[in-house]
Amino acid sequence: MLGSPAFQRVATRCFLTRPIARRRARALFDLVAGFTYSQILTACVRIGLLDLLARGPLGLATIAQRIDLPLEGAERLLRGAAALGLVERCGANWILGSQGAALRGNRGIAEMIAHHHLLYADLADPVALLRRGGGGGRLSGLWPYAESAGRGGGEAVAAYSALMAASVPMIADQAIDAYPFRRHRALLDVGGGEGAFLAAVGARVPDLRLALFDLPAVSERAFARFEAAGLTPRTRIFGGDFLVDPLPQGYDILSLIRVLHDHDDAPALALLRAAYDALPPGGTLFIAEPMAQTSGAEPAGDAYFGFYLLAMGSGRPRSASEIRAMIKAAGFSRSRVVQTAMPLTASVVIATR
Ligand SMILES: CC(C)=CCC/C(C)=C/CC/C(C)=C/C=C/C(C)=C/C=C/C=C(C)/C=C/C=C(C)/C=C/C=C(C)/C=C/CC(C)(C)O
Ligand SMILES: C[S@@+](CC[C@H](N)C(=O)[O-])C[C@H]1O[C@@H](n2cnc3c(N)ncnc32)[C@H](O)[C@@H]1O
Repeated sequence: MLGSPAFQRVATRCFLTRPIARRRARALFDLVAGFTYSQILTACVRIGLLDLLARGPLGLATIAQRIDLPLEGAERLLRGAAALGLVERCGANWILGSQGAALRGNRGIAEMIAHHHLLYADLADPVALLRRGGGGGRLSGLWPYAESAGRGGGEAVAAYSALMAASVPMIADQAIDAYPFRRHRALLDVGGGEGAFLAAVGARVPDLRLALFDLPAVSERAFARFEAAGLTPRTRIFGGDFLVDPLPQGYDILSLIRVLHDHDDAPALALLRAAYDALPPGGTLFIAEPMAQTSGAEPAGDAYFGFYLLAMGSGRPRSASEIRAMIKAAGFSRSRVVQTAMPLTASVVIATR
């Protein structure tokens, strides 16, 4: 019925159903045209338009000169960006729009946008990507651990580690608000990257001992961060491969922040078993990542992360209940979901050994 042109005609004409028909048409149009919106956003970030307008209102000619575009190109971009709420016209000038201001409030979003050209290239032929089972493209080159057995040395991990460190504040604050880490003595962050999450926890929970486990080339990058944050005396850094090496013991809480969804089911389950083995009885496993089927954030899970991880070459977004079932299979006695303030970026599941 919804697809019938006759029904659509009637629904569009009748004053009672017209608002619904318009809303539905707009939502469908956004689905059809979303990639052009994303590319306008990419242009704004790459060219520095939002940073420029954050400093104050400017006229078209000045903007065009500062972002090095011809007058017509600058106007086309400004008008497109205004239609998306990124900028706004204010008399004869242009200012930051509400979405542009929200975006600038969070450096991680701009960093994500800046690396999306890799995903965009891989998604140019989504059917081919699905047929070959994912990976093998530009994005998988950024994440050497997803497809390559060697997992990459210093240079290979630098780009993704910096990207993760820039975007982890979006998740860290919510994770720390959602759970009283002060209850614990010692936290081991598994797949902890350059230590940005631990540094954030360390700043909020003064007496907690902190430890990081990641691939050797990644974990080395954490020394400088801990030193700069004055955290060296209460931190330890372990280099290793969590799919091969046992995890260090002596920690009453282990965290997996944006780690589980990177891995296919068999290695993900092996990782949960390794966490179980490393924890003492009564110990806690803390999992934070964007999850599938999260109410109000459905497209972020199975659409965005579903296809992101497909292009990356391993893993899949899982729902909280799928994660809880895996946790149970790994031996944990109980688990629960904890609400976060922004489930779009991360949900939390906590398990007890
Ligand atoms: C003043 C009056 C009258 C009213 C105020 C109205 C009001 C309440 C306005 C709200 C203003 C406000 C607080 C806005 C806040 C906006 C926020 C917080 C927006 C946040 C957006 C977050 C986004 C878009 C996050 C995007 C994240 C992405 C794309 C993350 C990608 C992550 C990747 C690719 C991770 C990869 C890791 C891997 C490989 C999968 O493991
Ligand atoms: C998506 S990043 C998340 C980093 C950090 N937890 C965060 O949220 O910013 C996944 C992390 O897992 C690490 N990792 C992947 N495979 C690994 C393995 N087999 N052994 C140890 N660490 C691994 C990566 O090096 C990377 O730092």
